[in-house]
Amino acid sequence: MMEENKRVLLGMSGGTDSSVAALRLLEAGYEVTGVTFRFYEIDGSTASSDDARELSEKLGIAHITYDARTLFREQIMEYFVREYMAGRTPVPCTLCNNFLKWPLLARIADEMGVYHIATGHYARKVKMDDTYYITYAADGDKDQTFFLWGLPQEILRRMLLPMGDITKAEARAQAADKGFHEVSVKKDSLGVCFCPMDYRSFLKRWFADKGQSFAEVVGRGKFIDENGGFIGWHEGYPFYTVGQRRGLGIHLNRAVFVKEIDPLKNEVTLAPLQSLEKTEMLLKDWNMVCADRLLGDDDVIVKIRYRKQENHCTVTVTPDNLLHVQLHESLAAIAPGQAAAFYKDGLLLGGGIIV
Ligand SMILES: Nc1ncnc2c1ncn2[C@@H]1O[C@H](COP(=O)(O)OP(=O)(O)OP(=O)(O)O)[C@@H](O)[C@H]1O
Repeated sequence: MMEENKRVLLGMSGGTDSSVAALRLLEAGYEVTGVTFRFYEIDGSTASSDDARELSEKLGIAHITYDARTLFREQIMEYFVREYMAGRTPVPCTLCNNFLKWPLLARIADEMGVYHIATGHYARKVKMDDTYYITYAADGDKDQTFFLWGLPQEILRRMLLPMGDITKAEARAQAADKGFHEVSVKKDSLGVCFCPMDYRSFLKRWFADKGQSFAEVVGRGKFIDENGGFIGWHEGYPFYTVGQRRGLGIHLNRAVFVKEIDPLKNEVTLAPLQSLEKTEMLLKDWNMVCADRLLGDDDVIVKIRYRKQENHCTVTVTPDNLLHVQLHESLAAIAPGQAAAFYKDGLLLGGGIIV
């Protein structure tokens, strides 16, 4: 294992957060190298790596560009399409952060003899009883801990999170203060980086690029009620997600939500919200940061949405090695494919993918 040193490899997207992160790491006395991953470039635009390189020059830090387009396409974009085609709701940012971005930072840092790895994520970390944990960011509105439940100790140990202690407003002020006006006024990135449009248009284009029309891949199918009764026609099951209410294209005199998706029959079950409530769920591909804390506590917080939702639960491991989450209150719209993250006393204890 590498000895700790004062060098850090920082993921630089060209945005405000990772740019301010570079400033803060320099201020803290680190020797910073910036790396910009070429994940996906909308219409071939290299604006983000150009911005990151320019900023690095101004700061006098080294900057490299790393071509991760094939990895990103195979690991994230193909998974994204595959999940919708299987009737599930994917979590590309979670997968990218936990299983692509941070591991890639660690691998490149290893090759460079750099001990620390950093990003502009709004999250903090603490060490307790020889275990490292991610904890909530100071800026509750920007907190990104929800996307980081899958990281192993080898990564947590080396992580630096220079944005964890400040708010977004303070980040903008710090950039302006240091004379980086453009950095201070950059817009926040929204949603999935490779799919800024509605994911349905993305799916159509994905298949069109392969010379297939979506209507040929998945034709129209049936909306049914909970008893299997026909309600109306839909455009193809991948266009709907569990919990969806708007944009169903049918008008009934009652509020209905997507309860289930059957890809084999191309059927989408609609039901009132109460029917979507559940008191348990199973997780696959899970990670536990500390099994004793997670499994030994009968009142853990579970989040399945980035914002505005927290439920209490008890977590156990099933004989077939899934995590069983017993919710203390019912929760509606638990979509297969989405992620669940566990917290206790502000510590991120792990998470997994909803089966
Ligand atoms: N293409 C990339 N290359 C290297 N690092 C990246 C890249 N994209 C994102 N990151 C890193 O991951 C962090 C989180 O990315 P994300 O896109 O979720 O956040 P963000 O809030 O938009 O950050 P930023 O303001 O820095 O763009 C960034 O702060 C950056 O450190």
